[in-house]
Amino acid sequence: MTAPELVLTPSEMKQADLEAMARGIPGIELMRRAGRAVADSAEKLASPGSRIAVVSGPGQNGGDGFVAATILAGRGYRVSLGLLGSLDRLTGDAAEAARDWTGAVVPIEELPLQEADLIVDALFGTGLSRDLDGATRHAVDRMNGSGRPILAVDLPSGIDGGTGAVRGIAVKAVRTVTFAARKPCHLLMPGRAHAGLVEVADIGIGRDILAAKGGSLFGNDPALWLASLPRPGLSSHKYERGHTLVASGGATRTGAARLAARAALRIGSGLVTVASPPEALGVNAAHLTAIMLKGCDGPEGLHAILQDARFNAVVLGPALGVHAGTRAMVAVAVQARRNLVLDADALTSFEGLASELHGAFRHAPTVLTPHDGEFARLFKGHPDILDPESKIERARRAAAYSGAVVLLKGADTVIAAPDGRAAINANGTPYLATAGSGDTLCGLIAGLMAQDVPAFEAACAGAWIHGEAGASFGPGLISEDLAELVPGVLRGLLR
Ligand SMILES: NC(=O)C1=CN([C@@H]2O[C@H](COP(=O)(O)OP(=O)(O)OC[C@H]3O[C@@H](n4cnc5c(N)ncnc54)[C@H](OP(=O)(O)O)[C@@H]3O)[C@@H](O)[C@H]2O)[C@@H](O)CC1
Ligand SMILES: Nc1ncnc2c1ncn2[C@@H]1O[C@H](COP(=O)(O)OP(=O)(O)O)[C@@H](O)[C@H]1O
Ligand SMILES: [K+]
Repeated sequence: MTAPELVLTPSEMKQADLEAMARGIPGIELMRRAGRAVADSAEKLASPGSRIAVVSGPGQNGGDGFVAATILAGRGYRVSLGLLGSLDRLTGDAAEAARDWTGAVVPIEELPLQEADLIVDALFGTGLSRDLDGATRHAVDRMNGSGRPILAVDLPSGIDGGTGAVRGIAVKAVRTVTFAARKPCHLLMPGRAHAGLVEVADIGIGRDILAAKGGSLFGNDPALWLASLPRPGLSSHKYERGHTLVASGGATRTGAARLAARAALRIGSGLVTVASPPEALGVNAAHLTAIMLKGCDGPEGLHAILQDARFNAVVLGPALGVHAGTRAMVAVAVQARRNLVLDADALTSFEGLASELHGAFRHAPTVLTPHDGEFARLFKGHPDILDPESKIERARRAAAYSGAVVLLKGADTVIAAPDGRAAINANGTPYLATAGSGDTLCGLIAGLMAQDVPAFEAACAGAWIHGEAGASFGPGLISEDLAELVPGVLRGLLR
């Protein structure tokens, strides 16, 4: 079985580089391997003998550019090289790499970018320390404005390696070659959109080193949770596959709960029940078949239902209403110590009241699934949670604060556990941005938790399966389609 993908922050990657050097691979050798990988990738984008312009910066990323330029010139490409700053200011391995380059070095503003068939962007990598302005801004503006394809070295210059943010301006690449492991910026937006196709080149830094220096951040893929996915045994009966309870909103707000319920059923929860306010029982009954229905009048009703221990996973939030009654239902579910997924109105009902949730979810597996707006409302008044530039850090802090797994939605969904583990999900599709898509996601997660999948793995698997289902459908997707696409995704996973 393949191991989960390790994603390293720029500072962790630096530690890994240093460790590899300490274990005997000279820095210049790492740089030569990196530069060779860039040259190999450039060959896929530029036909033999064509013109390649390499834009090198003042640090070690620029050094990779010099290595690639030297190799590509040796392979018969017509390579021109522009440098930001002067040759005599280069240090370390970059200075050594520059010595191997026998061609001309021109100031970057003199590089004939328009005439290039390919531009190699080796301006800045993981060492970017401030916003681009003046000459650096101008250089990126010219690269992007050239209309020529750009191959980024390590990451598109101007993108913050740790957060994926654009620092003033950033290169828009068609392809990026990074080294040893992806960095957060390759998965987080907008960095992911700037990077194009990302290729990870092995430069000889072993997984043991990457795991020792990183190890808590992952790309969300099946390797992270496939072993936890439930597979019913020959003699399984439905009660062994869990019973998910989804609370419905009032008579005109019932669809969201049914979407979540359907998703829970499709992902394998043995039974699923919609807990409906009395006035909405008729509407819900008219729409449900395999899913069961129970009257549930507010928090007292929920309390009564949860006396039956077989209801082992609860979804609260979709269209439930923003009010004290919803908060009281959350309190009932927390007290009952069930697997719990809180979304939408269950989060917004705590607007500005996050302190009521401090440590609240430590005692039972809980997943919170806010989008950015819900997250901002929930943690209003908590700058320590809201202010970090990194989405990973925001999710981690919210998880540590609440004791729940926090799944912070978006095109770059981040899932963080209270113990510090985090994963970035990047397999979705913009077609998932459709009403009710989030309701389906929380049903998937709850349905997995009902089958005893631990909260972090359930959230990661739910997000990935949701993304995969959406991507498999594409244009025209509506949220009713999503649950029906789940079996196809599961077949691929469980084969
Ligand atoms: N052996 C190794 O370690 C390996 C490293 N590898 C490669 O090294 C890269 C990391 O190298 P790095 O740490 O030198 O950082 P890098 O991205 O080149 O930039 C730093 C330079 O930019 C400058 N600078 C920063 N921001 C700026 C701004 N806004 N505007 C203007 N200047 C700015 C900054 O100046 P300073 O902040 O010091 O004033 C400094 O001079 C990594 O991405 C990978 O490609 C691979 O070869 C594998 C082996
Ligand atoms: N551009 C996008 N790319 C990938 N996934 C997306 C994108 N936009 C939204 N999504 C996903 O779609 C879902 C939308 O959820 P949410 O905002 O709660 O919608 P709703 O409230 O209508 O159910 C989330 O899982 C989110 O990650
Ligand atoms: K770069």
